[in-house]
Amino acid sequence: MKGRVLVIGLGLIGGSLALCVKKRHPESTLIGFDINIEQCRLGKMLGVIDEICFNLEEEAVNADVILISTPVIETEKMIERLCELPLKQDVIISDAGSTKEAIVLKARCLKEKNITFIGGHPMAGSHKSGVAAAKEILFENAFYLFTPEPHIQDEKVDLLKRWLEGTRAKFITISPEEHDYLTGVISHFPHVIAASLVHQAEQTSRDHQLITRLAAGGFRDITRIASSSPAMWKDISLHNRKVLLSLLDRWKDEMDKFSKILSDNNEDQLFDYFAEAKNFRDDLPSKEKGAIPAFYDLFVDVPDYPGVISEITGYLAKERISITNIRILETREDINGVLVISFQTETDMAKAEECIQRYTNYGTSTGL
Ligand SMILES: NC(=O)c1ccc[n+]([C@@H]2O[C@H](COP(=O)([O-])OP(=O)(O)OC[C@H]3O[C@@H](n4cnc5c(N)ncnc54)[C@H](O)[C@@H]3O)[C@@H](O)[C@H]2O)c1
Ligand SMILES: O=C(O)C(=O)C[C@]1(C(=O)O)C=C[C@@H](O)C=C1
Repeated sequence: MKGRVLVIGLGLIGGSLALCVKKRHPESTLIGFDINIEQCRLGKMLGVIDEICFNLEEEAVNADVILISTPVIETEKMIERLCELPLKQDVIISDAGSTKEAIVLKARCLKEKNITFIGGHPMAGSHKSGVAAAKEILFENAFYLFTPEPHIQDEKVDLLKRWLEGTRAKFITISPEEHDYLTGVISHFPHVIAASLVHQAEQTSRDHQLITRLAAGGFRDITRIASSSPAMWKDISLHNRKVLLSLLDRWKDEMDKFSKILSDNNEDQLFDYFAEAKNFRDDLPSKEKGAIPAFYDLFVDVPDYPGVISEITGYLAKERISITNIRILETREDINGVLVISFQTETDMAKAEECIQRYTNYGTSTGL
């Protein structure tokens, strides 16, 4: 399809959506707008967008599709700004925000002007931010939730889906209220818990420095998402405040229940507690059926000495294994650091782990 597609907020999600639209509709023109112009410059350099938008007001009125992928409170402000503009009558506006009720409510100003707004939420992502992390396969097999208001014609929703076909996501329509409740349970609340576990570990680390070295395996798995963008999660928490507060109450009850079983030394109930959770968790749709992880991270425990990164990358280069990113999680004198190496595919990550184990005695673990 031809048309001018304006992406507002050119970060991980906006950039990934731009890549998906361009792949499926090469004749379209992708234009990026971001308050951080560096994101647009980077996006242009990486081929994520065709053009940089320097003046939102001028560009928006020429757009055929507008995809807003800023943090959700910024999205509300953006909708207000768009409401003031003489937009094309047939423009389709959507967003990618993790919450829907407040955004859909805000977009009523567009309804009054007969402009189509369809709330959207691609249910896949990562703890990484920024356009440099954008990937065309990010949403493949993931659910993409739409929350059109009743007055929106089916043809408009179908048209938006055609624009977004390149995501290869599974499209589902749901009400904004149900959206916020369900994502509260399976996405927003787990992020609060992950952050709280990290806080607990950080507090303990003040008196027990060993803790950062011991925080491996399970702790890493359950707290990966605590590395996500604070700006994004601040906004999500405020938008889904009511749901989060009620989930916090339920969580406290759940912890009280566990506390009682434990203080009673009730072996059977302790076993059942973990067994029931395991059964439900094991029955969740497998990774193959759900979203493909966008990044494959290998964690390598390395001693903190100069040259250790080039040593490791040297081994990988020797075996022709390509990496997409590398960073050190924490280093302190005399304490191991953790090197995080990202790969495009699971196969590359497995090869790299095998390679590092062969050449070194450094501990490794994967983010899967
Ligand atoms: N990260 C995820 O896993 C994920 C998944 C699905 C949906 N989302 C939602 O997608 C949206 C974007 O998240 P992200 O992960 O891409 O974040 P990101 O930090 O990678 O990108 C957000 C971008 O928006 C820009 N921005 C902020 N305020 C702006 C404004 N007023 N005008 C223009 N640009 C502005 C920032 O500079 C940044 O480049 C959020 O609403 C988030 O809730 C995130
Ligand atoms: O994989 C991650 O890092 C994510 O947190 C992605 C995740 C999620 O909670 O599943 C985060 C927020 C989005 O709204 C959708 C997806």
